[in-house]
Amino acid sequence: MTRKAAIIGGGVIGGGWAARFLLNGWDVAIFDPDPEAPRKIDEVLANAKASLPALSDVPMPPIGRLVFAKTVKDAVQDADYIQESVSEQLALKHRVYADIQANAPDAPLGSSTSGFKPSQLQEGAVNPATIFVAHPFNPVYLLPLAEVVPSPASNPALIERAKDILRDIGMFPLHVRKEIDAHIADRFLEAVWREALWLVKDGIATTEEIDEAIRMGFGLRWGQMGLFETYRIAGGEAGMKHFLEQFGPCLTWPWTKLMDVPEFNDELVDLIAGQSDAQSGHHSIRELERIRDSSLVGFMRALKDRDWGAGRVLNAHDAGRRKAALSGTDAAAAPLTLAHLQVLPGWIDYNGHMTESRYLFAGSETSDAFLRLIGAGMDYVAAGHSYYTAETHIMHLGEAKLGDRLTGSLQVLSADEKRLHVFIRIEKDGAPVATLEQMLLHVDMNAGRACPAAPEVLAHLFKIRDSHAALPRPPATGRHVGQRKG
Ligand SMILES: NC(=O)C1=CN([C@@H]2O[C@H](COP(=O)(O)OP(=O)(O)OC[C@H]3O[C@@H](n4cnc5c(N)ncnc54)[C@H](O)[C@@H]3O)[C@@H](O)[C@H]2O)C=CC1
Ligand SMILES: C[N+](C)(C)CC(=O)CC(=O)[O-]
Repeated sequence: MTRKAAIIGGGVIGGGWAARFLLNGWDVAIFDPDPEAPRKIDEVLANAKASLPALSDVPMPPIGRLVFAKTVKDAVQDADYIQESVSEQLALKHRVYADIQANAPDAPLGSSTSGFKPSQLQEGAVNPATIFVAHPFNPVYLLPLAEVVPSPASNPALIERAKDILRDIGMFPLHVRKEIDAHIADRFLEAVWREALWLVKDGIATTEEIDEAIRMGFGLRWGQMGLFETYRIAGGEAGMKHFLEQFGPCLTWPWTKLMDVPEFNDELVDLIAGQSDAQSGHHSIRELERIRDSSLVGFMRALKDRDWGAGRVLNAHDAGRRKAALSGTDAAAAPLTLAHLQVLPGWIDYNGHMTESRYLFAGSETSDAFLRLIGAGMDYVAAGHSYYTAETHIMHLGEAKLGDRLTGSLQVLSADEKRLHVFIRIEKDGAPVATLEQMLLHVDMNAGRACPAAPEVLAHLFKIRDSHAALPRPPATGRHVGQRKG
């Protein structure tokens, strides 16, 4: 059953929420009085479509339906979840809540606010118990964190429901137990931001030098281990205690200006904006977003391989989807779209096209994703069983060039206890790039011979095989090299 999210305020953050809900199969209604909002949201959605699926190893649900509502009332009607993302002004947020709750008083109402406390948001509301903070991070469609902050007036059961909804769209709801201005994460960001403003104002560093100081060093550490775990390691064998003994005294030294904020005047704004233009002005914002997104995808995929940090959230989300895909019959009633790839510089040959070995690679990524789907992933291999590819027939049907996004879908042609015969389509924007017909054999890796797959793997496999039996057999099935078509 499709569920509906209402997004009130469709700017940078509202657009990100809309994209995340839509790509996770939710219908979305947006209300934003800005006539430019639909254009901006379309652009955010295009970036999200080009990056979020690359983090998933299981089929994404069909994209939800997007509607631009003319009124708040139209947007929130029948909504299972409402996310407010209007500008950071308390009076505006209060006005918007009055309008929302006049029409949908009982739905969970999360606010993207970066700094207001939930008790401030709830002031004067018809139903304060449904209002809470769900503070995301930009880009909302990629980064999993949402700080969920209730107040003592919030309804605990509704907060748990909201956290489940956030998990359903692949997020990591961090429950902030005590409300505080700017929650948890923004307090760090503010500290770093204020320090940086001083460094620029005092002529110690430029905007570019500060960015290098972050991204070449501790920024990489923070992304995978946070602060305390990182410093524990920095204490050497003696751990955190030694770290504290060594660096504790620095707390009284002039290592920060934290409480002392420079005057935010035109001079400081011009200084920072000018340096930032010189540093990055040759890229459009959309270009920078794409660079950021593809870096985040690469970084998060590395974390996913290690089942660590944000990568663990992605794996848990995949596991939930895999279960849903196997329990529903609909998911298996069509070729399964299982792989999302982008043609990288190292894949290009002397003809300027994707080199031929990468066509096989794209097929392998698709069949590997299928094996994970039916429960024959890395844990299964570690226990001594696997599928080996016995034969592949590749047809090269179209060109793929640098940066092209490819999808791999798989149809089961036949399967028994030991054999698995599949047909894989590699496509670019819906047009064929290659097909691969493969025969795989299930093997006992220790004995080095074919054997029946485990019953739970076969149960999943046969369910999909039986459903795929209704699909037309691809005309290229059984072709050999040089054979005439038709
Ligand atoms: N930009 C960021 O990095 C982050 C912002 N946030 C929070 O998200 C919220 C939105 O911020 P942004 O998206 O950055 O701002 P934005 O300025 O990009 O978007 C705000 C949108 O609200 C719309 N709006 C204004 N009045 C409205 C009304 N009465 N009804 C519906 N829409 C209305 C505006 O037309 C605009 O499109 C703020 O509370 C902010 O603190 C949270 C995380 C990160
Ligand atoms: C600058 N900011 C306070 C709006 C930042 C956030 O709220 C979170 C983010 O995405 O950096």
